[in-house]
Parts: sequence; structure tokens; C-alpha cells
Amino acid sequence: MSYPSRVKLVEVGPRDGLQNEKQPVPAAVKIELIHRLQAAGSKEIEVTSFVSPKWVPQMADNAEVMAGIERRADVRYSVLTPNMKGYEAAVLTQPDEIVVFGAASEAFSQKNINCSIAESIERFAPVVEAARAAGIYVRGAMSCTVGCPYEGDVAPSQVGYLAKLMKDIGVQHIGVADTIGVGTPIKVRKALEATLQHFDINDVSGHFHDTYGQAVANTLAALAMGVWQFDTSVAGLGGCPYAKGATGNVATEDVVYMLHGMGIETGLDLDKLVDAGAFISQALGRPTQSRVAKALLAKRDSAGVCEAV
Ligand SMILES: CC(C)(COP(=O)([O-])OP(=O)([O-])OC[C@H]1O[C@@H](n2cnc3c(N)ncnc32)[C@H](O)[C@@H]1OP(=O)([O-])[O-])[C@@H](O)C(=O)NCCC(=O)NCCSC(=O)C[C@@](C)(O)CC(=O)[O-]
Repeated sequence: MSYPSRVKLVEVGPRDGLQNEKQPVPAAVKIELIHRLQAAGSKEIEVTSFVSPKWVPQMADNAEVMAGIERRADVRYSVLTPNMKGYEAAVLTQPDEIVVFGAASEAFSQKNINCSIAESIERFAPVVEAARAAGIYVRGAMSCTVGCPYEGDVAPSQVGYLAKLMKDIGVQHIGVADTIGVGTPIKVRKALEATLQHFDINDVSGHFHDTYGQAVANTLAALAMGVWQFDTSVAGLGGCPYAKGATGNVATEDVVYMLHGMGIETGLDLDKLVDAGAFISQALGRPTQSRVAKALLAKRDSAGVCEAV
């Protein structure tokens, strides 16, 4: 089995990771997290979303966060834009990339963005057109490609249907999301295969939540297919507001540990990532969800104890 020699990780902690946080997280903390992620080598960061503050209050500081980042020329910053209102606000903050997000299940589409799949595509089309005319890269995200919290199993044909609609309106890259983390490797492979009917392998990424502890296995299954781009979230932050019980994305630290252990480059510094994860976990007042970070932090502690003895 051959795997890609290099993998690109899109850090979604600041957006997907924090959007569901009930306690207020100050913009300054979000900005500091992004700076620490940059210092750890993140080159792709999903910063925030331009959605209704009534629906997702935690992202109401979107423009403030975008304005507060000390941008690096070699880092790309993306934001979510569900409609023209979101796009018009987002474009003022000069994102490198925007994300339109739909769902492979009708029920989730209604709960998440208050419209059917077909209506969502009608909303996305002018966003995609405007972004591409402005030279902004357009990513699409497909939620519930394996299972839906309202409909249960989602057939690969539904994933293929949505992928085609996204492709037809000019979306350049597509993310295949297991929103509630119910996927297992073969189910995830089928969702990816359905997507690959419409998008080139170089334009497809995996976005796996870790609710059932399957996300690293699912990442490996996708890697084995040649997929080399993944969304991950530092400290395993996250959960979707419209997917009750779903936990965060696969932790960036856990994926980096696996990839480096396989000799696959990511450009990320695992120790600095652990520091970034420890920073945000402390700010939120709870332990990291990353198994790797927990192990490395315990090792650091015991090294400190050994030195002190
Ligand atoms: C999509 C909408 C806005 C439609 O919401 P709507 O109510 O259908 O929109 P509307 O056009 O009827 O407008 C209603 C009100 O919302 C306002 N509005 C309308 N649009 C915007 C906007 N862009 N920004 C700010 N305000 C907006 C608009 O101005 C109006 O304000 P009012 O007149 O009542 O004061 C709403 O349903 C919404 O914000 N949903 C939140 C969706 C969300 O952020 N979900 C989480 C992100 S997706 C995700 O996490 C999944 C992913 C990507 O990670 C992959 C995975 O794991 O599955």
C-alpha cells in the first residue's frame, strides 16, 4: 500500500472547534490561538464564519477576529459564507478562501441552514460566482456524508448528488464531512468514492469528527485512497450546533502523530501544536481531547518531576 508523502492539514479549530462553545470566548483568545497555530506551522486556517449571530452567537466577532490576526504571507485564511449576506461581510475582511456548506441529508440542511439542498445550491451559486470573479478560492463542505442525526444512514448516492451540484456551480474543492463521527473506514471510503465521481482526488478533503473514536482510522482509510488533504482541530475542539452529541473533529495532534510516525510530512511542529492546544484548553477550562497531547503533556510533566528529583 502506498501513501502520499506529504499531507495538507487545514486547521479548523478556531471555527469548527469554537462555534459550539457555550461560554463566551473573547476575540483576543481566538486571535492568540491562531497566532500559536501559525507558530506551529499551520499554513491553512479556517478562522471563522459569516453566519447569523442569532444562530451561532460564538462567531459574531468574525470581522474582529479577521482584523486582529497578524497575517503571514504563507498562510491561507478561510471563512464560511452560507449566502450573499455572509459573503458581502466576509469579503471586506479579505479571506483567501471561502467555504459554502451544504448537507447530503435534507433534514440536516433544514436544521443547519434553514433551507432544502436545492435551495442551498441556489443560495451558494451567486456566492461562488462572486468569489471566483474576485479571485477568491471556493471550497465546498458536505455535511452528513455518512450519517445524519435526523435521518440515520446516508447513502453514497446522496453524497454524489450533492457533490455534482457543488461542482456544477463552480465549487473548486470539496470536503467530505462525517459530521457526527459515526463513520467507519468502508462507509467513509464509499462517501469518498461517490465524491470522486465528480471531483479530482487533488480537490477532495476529509473532515472527520471523532464522536465514536473512528476518525484516525477513517483518515487512514482516506489516505489509502490517495486523499491527502484533511481538516483537523487542535485539541479535538468542537461539535456542530445542529448535531446534538457530536464531538469535535479529529485532533490535529493525533493526525500529525500518526502521519509523522508513517514518515509523511505535514510541515507542522507537534510540540508547538500541543502548546497551542494546551493554551486553548486552559482558556476553555477543560482538558484537551487529543490522546497524543495528553500523552505528551504527561511525559513533559514526568520529565519535570525526574529533573526535580
Ligand atoms: C444560513 C442562515 C444565515 C440562514 O438563515 P435564514 O433565517 O434562513 O436567513 P434569512 O435570509 O431568512 O434571514 C434571516 C435573518 O438572518 C440574517 N442573516 C441572514 N444571513 C446572514 C448572514 N450570513 N450573516 C448574518 N446575518 C444573516 C438576516 O439579515 C435576517 O436578519 P433579521 O432581519 O431577522 O434581523 C442561518 O441558517 C445560519 O446562520 N445558520 C448557521 C449555520 C452554521 O453556521 N452552522 C455551523 C457551520 S456548518 C458546520 O459546522 C459543518 C461543517 C462545515 O463543519 C462540516 C461538517 O462537519 O459537517
